[in-house]
Amino acid sequence: MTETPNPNIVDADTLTGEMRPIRRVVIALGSNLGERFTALQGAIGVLADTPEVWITGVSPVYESTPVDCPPGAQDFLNAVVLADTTLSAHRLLDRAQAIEDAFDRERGEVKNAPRTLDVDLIAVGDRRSDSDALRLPHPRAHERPFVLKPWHDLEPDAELLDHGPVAVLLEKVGTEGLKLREDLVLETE
Ligand SMILES: Nc1nc2c(c(=O)[nH]1)N=C(CO)CN2
Repeated sequence: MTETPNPNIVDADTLTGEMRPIRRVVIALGSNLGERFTALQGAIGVLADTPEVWITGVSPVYESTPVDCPPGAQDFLNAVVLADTTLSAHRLLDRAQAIEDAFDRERGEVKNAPRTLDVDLIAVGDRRSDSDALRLPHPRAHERPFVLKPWHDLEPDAELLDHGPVAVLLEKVGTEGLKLREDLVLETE
């Protein structure tokens, strides 16, 4: 028997025999156009059906005032999903974008234009990335109450790579503009 050199490597690809780490991933969902809740629920359904992605937690839903959006933008619904995955960060990004496209997400020139669905990778294990296509951890997550609050609800002792405890970040930014929507509950099944 050969010893596994890295204790984090726990999953073997059945076709290639390649060993890949299981990573914790934090995904933020948002929608401020169309059937907002249906889009969030649909994204969770597709994530749950994605091979090598295992959802471990889904946050409450918040209604939130648009941040850095063009005038007239409607309120968002936001939520956070925690999952374990053996997919690479780039494969996850491809999947996230495919889910957005499936919900008619349009990609125009206007920054933060209203969108049917945002599926943002906030953190993928301790992976750092600074390419144009993929920035990890998400460069604005540490200052966004609509990411920090639902994440903190799910995992009060969470830490955001390079930024520290989510509880401390949330304390700094506060929860103004966020309203808990107890009437909207996302299902994992
Ligand atoms: N409240 C809120 N504001 C936003 C959001 C969002 O999800 N919620 N997403 C944005 C683009 O990523 C820009 N602004």
